[in-house]
Amino acid sequence: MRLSKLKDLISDLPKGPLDKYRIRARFNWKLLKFNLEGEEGINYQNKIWSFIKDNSLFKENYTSLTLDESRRICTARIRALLDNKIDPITYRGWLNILFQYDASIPVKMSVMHGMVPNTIFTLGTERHLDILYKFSNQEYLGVFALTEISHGTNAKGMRTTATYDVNRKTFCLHTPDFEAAKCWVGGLGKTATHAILFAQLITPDKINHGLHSFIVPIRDLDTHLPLPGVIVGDLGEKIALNGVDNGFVMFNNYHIPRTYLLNRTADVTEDGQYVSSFKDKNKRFGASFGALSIGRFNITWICSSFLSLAVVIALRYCAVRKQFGPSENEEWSVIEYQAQQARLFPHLASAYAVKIFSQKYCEIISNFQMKLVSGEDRNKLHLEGIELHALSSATKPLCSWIARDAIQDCRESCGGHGYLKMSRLGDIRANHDANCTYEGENNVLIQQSSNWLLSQWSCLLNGKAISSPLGTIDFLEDSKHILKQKFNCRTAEETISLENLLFSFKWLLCYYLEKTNKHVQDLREKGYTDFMVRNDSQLFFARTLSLVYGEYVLLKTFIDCIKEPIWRSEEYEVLVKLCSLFGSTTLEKRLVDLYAGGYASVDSNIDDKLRRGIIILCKDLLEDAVALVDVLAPPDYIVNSPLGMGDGNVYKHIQEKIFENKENLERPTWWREILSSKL
Ligand SMILES: Cc1cc2nc3c(=O)[nH]c(=O)nc-3n(C[C@H](O)[C@H](O)[C@H](O)COP(=O)(O)OP(=O)(O)OC[C@H]3O[C@@H](n4cnc5c(N)ncnc54)[C@H](O)[C@@H]3O)c2cc1C
Repeated sequence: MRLSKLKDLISDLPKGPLDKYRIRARFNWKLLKFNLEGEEGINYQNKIWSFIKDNSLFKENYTSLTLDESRRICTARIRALLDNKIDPITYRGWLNILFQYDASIPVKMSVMHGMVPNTIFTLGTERHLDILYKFSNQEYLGVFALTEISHGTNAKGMRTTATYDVNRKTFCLHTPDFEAAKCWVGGLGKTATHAILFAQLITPDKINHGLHSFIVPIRDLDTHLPLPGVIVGDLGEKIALNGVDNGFVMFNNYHIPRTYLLNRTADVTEDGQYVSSFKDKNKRFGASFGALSIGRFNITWICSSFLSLAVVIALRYCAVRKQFGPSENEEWSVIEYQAQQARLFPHLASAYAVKIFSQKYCEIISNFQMKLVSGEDRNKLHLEGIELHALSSATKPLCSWIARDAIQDCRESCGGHGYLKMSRLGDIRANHDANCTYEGENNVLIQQSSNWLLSQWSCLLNGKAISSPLGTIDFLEDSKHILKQKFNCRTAEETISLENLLFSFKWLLCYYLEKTNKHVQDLREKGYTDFMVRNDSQLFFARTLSLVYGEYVLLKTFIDCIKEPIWRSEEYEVLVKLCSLFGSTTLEKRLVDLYAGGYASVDSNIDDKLRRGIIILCKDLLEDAVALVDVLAPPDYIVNSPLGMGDGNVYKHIQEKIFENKENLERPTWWREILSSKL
């Protein structure tokens, strides 16, 4: 890549107090950004950011608007983006950078204009092409309706029914009571014309075939009023994301055509026979699960967007903010302090780890979907789908918790000013919050991952091959050998080497599989039912197992990315340090297991070596930290936080913001009440 081309593609940063650190960086931040995001990715970002900058609809700050106005503006902004061909299908994961500007837009947009057409494309057939076209050109506005009032995570408990009526050749949708109302549906409250609805499919022989998805008209296309037999409404104000109208819907014996069933994997014939292209019901779920994992991998990218923005704001602020110093005349930037480095640099490393992971796996899942549609070997796809499901079930919770904790630390590391609304850290925290709950509640979702891992482990114990078409656990074939190994690094440097860190995570995963499996067997021998075995093996066993699996894959993906031959030595070296810091700080939280499981002997001093390694890495990364957040930072008009602007003129920007709002300088209209209360 020629440097002149880089200059055109990536704008220079404004000069200011942050230059003090920028000149100390030992790598070229533009080159790192280019290799990390690729030319296509950077072009996508430039297009989105310049569209927002130039479009008057995006100038208005609507934080103080009414609920109704927030929703209207969010909808208008989505339309403006779509009219300019900025859509989730073309931009794929890159659309998630919009979370850094206004999170409501991509939440609503990715459901209506990404997830819905995608689901029809993946789970529907040729018969749905006409309808798909209408969704694609926005004639129809679709939403995704799975959750019910009394059941969210437990999909099997859902009670909305779709009963086939042979005489009318229709499915009759019915909601038995309010507890079975579909709810939380993003975009349904005020906007949607149609829903992709999940309901229990019942054939005339009264057999319930489980949850299936249907395209369901909700509102009249001319009047926008609910269709007869449909009760639809809004859930009201939420903690955040209030541009999105989350709604509910109920059906009263409401009929839709038979062909509105999305029938790629199963269908009902005109005379009411249930037919499935999968003989084994579980395999039908395997393929569908894989397809639905796209949402969860996408969330890891959303986490990366929020996490990056929080780290940009906090690190730029802390590089400028000064307190105390070694002498009367010398004040230090707070980033110089060891404690502050240890709070922020591991989050910087995580921001890179999550970014690299989400970019890679969003591409893998897109390819998987293409294979599903092109009708590749179903059996192979079933296994790949299951692995994708297991991986996304571990990494969506892991990445959303990493981001949650990082955002909070970023907020605190900015002291009092971090608590100002204008810092944006509070909004980032509230907007990110929902990632821990939607697309599978973290604590429940994570169980899917351990179930799969344990099933693979039991294959191994029974002499059968494990199934890992994506290779995330193929090393388990070697588990006997791995479990016999002992920690034997002599120095801190050796301990934090990528090779040692990756091996430690392999060992931990084998250890947790062996330990959890043994616990499960013990419970079984005591006569526990499968349900109780699962329940009583979560804490300190299965849950940790899933997290360790996610941590291992994140680290492995980071290492694989660094190993690619695209890096110059300068960028390679700083990435190795970041990756090592991510691995070391993640492993440090698992020291107890390394000792308890016998990998590290009491006199191995692994704790001391690892912790000294972390301190070395943090001290070293001080030189590069500001340039490393420059790689992650969107333009200033998107960062939009006086604490995190590119020039680092923190106090000037805070002053501007305070004085910009005339109300801040006015006497309150209720000033007399102050005097009369004699405060
Ligand atoms: C902003 C937002 C947007 C959303 N958008 C949509 C949408 O567009 N379409 C849609 O269909 N849904 C949507 N949802 C709903 C969302 O998917 C569900 O809220 C989510 O799946 C969790 O389900 P629940 O609310 O029923 O939680 P519950 O399952 O009731 O969980 C409650 C608590 O119980 C715990 N728990 C439950 N089961 C177990 C168990 N077996 N073991 C241990 N703990 C357990 C959970 O961890 C959780 O802490 C949205 C939600 C939010 C917040």
